Amino acid sequence: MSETAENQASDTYDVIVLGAGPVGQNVVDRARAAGLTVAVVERELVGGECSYWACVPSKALLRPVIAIADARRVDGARQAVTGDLDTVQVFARRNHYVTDWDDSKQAEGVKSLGADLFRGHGRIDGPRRVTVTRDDGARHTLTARHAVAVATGSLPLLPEIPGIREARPWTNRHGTDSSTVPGRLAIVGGGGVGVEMATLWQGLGSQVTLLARRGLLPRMESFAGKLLERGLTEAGVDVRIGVQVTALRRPDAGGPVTVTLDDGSELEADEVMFATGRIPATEDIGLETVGLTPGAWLDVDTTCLVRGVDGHWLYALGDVNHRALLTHQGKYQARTAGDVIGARAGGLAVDDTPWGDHATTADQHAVPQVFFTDPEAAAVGLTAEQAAAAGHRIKTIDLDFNAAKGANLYADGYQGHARMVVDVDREILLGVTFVGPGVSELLHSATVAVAGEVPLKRLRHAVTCFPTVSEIWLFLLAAYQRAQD
Ligand SMILES: Cc1cc2nc3c(=O)[nH]c(=O)nc-3n(C[C@H](O)[C@H](O)[C@H](O)COP(=O)(O)OP(=O)(O)OC[C@H]3O[C@@H](n4cnc5c(N)ncnc54)[C@H](O)[C@@H]3O)c2cc1C
Ligand SMILES: NC(=O)c1ccc[n+]([C@@H]2O[C@H](COP(=O)([O-])OP(=O)(O)OC[C@H]3O[C@@H](n4cnc5c(N)ncnc54)[C@H](O)[C@@H]3O)[C@@H](O)[C@H]2O)c1
Repeated sequence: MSETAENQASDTYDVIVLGAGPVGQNVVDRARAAGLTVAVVERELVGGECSYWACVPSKALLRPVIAIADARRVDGARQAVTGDLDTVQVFARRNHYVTDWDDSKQAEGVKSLGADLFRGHGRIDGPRRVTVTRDDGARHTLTARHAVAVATGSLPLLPEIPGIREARPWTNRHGTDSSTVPGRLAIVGGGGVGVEMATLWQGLGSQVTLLARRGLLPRMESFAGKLLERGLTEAGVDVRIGVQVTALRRPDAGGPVTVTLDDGSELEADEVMFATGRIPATEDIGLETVGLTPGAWLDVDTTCLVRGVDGHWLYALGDVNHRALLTHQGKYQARTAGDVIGARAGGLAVDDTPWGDHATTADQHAVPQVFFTDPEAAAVGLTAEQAAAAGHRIKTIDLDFNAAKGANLYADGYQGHARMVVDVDREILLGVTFVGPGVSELLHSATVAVAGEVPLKRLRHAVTCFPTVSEIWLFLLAAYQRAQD
C-alpha cells in the first residue's frame, strides 16, 4: 500500500520508478513535471546510498579533516591549530547531514512532488509490471502505462578471498556510519572510496594502511595518484602499492584481523575495509522476466532506454547502467530520461542527437569528478591516454600551480599540478585535470569549457580574477599559445 494513498484504488501509473535514491527522485521530478502519474518503490531509505552511506556522510566527515589541513598551510592560522579534531563533534556533524538515518524529510519531498511512495522490495514481473513485497510479506502489483525506470544503484564488491566473510570487513557502510575510530585500519583498494576513506580515517586518528594493487586513482591522469600518494604518506598513511590481499583471519570475532599479502607478509589491524569496486543492484529485481540477466549492469542507449527490451518502456539510470558511478551524472541521466519518458508518453518528438535535449551526451565527453582528498583531485573529460586511444590528435599542457599568485596566497607553498588535453585539430579542450588544495571549486570552469567545446581562442577572453587559484587557466592557455608559436 502506498504511504501517500492508504486506500489507493488504482495500481496503474504512467511511470514506476524502482529505487528512491538521488537518481530515482530526479526521474520522479521530471516525470511529474511532464504531467505523468508516478509510483516510486524503495526498500530501504528514501535518499539511497548517496544520502546515508556514501557521498553525504563521507563529505561531512572529510570536511573537518581538510579544513584543519588547509589551516595548517596558512601561516598565522597554522599556529592556532594546537589540538586534535573533536571526533564527537565530527560524528555529530555527519549525523546532522544524514538526518540520523531518518528518511522522513526525503520521503515527504517525494510525496510533495505528487508521487506515491511504496515501501518494499520491487521486482519487475514481465513487461510494464512491478511487484512490491513489503517486509511483512504483503505484496502489491503495479502496472505502468508508459515506463519503468530502474534506479536501484550498486552494492560493494567483495572479492573472493579466503576468510573474507569471517573477517567481517567494513565496506562503505561502516566506513561512513561508524562513530568509533579504529586504532588500526587496513583499507583494500586504491580507487575513489579507498583514497577518501584513507584521508578521512587517518585524519580522525586511525593508523591507516592503504593496500592498492595498482597506483592510486588509476582512472585519472597518473600524476593525480602520485601526488595523492605523497599527500597521504605525509599525513601518516602507510601506502603500499602493488600488493594483493591473499587471505584474512579473524579467529576471535571481537579481536584483530590478520591480513596476508601476496609477498607473504602479514599485517594486523583492528578493522579491514574493502573498497574494491561495486556490483549492480540487479540480482533480485526480476530481470529474467523480461529476458535480461539478473545481476548484470543494464546496457542503455543515449536516452537511457535499456537495450534488448522491446516496446520503449524500460529505462535504467544511475549506477545501475555503469556509465559513470556518480550521483551528479546519474541525476543528469534521470533528468534526461524523465523528459524523454514525458515526450514519448505525449507523442512528442525526441531529440536524441548528440547534445540534444533527450541525449546524455555528456556521459561520453564531459563527466566531472572530484575526490575530496588532500590534495583534492578533480578532472573532467578524457585523460591524455584516453584521448589518444580515441584517435584524437592532441597536445597536453602541464603546469605546477605555483605559477599562479592566487594559489600561493591561498596556501603558503601551494603544491599542485594541472593538465589540459587539447584537440589540436579543433582547438578545443578534451579533458582537464587539477590536483591541489581547493581545486574542487575550480572544476566547473573546466566542465563548461569541455562540454561547451569552447574554442581556446575564445577561452582566452574568460578572464580569471586576481588573485585566485583559477589563475592557473591563464598560465595553461599562455603555455599552449607559446607551444603554437
Ligand atoms: C563511499 C562513497 C562515496 C561516494 N562519494 C560520491 C561523491 O562524493 N560524489 C558523487 O557524485 N558520487 C559519489 N559516490 C557514488 C554515489 O554514491 C553513487 O553514484 C550514487 O549513490 C548513485 O545513485 P543511485 O540513485 O543510482 O543509487 P543509490 O544511491 O544506491 O540508490 C538506489 C536506491 O534503490 C533502492 N533499491 C535497490 N534495489 C531496490 C529494489 N529492488 N526495490 C526497491 N528499492 C531498491 C536502494 O535501497 C537505494 O535507496 C560515492 C560512493 C561511495 C561508495
Ligand atoms: N568523490 C567521488 O566522486 C567518489 C568518491 C568515492 C567513490 N566514488 C565512485 O564510487 C564508485 C566506487 O568506488 P570504488 O573506489 O569502490 O571503486 P573503483 O572501481 O573506483 O576502485 C576500486 C579499486 O579497487 C581495486 N581492486 C579491485 N579488486 C581488488 C582486489 N581484489 N584487491 C585489491 N584491489 C582491488 C581496483 O583496482 C580499483 O583501483 C566509483 O565509480 C567511484 O568513482 C566517487
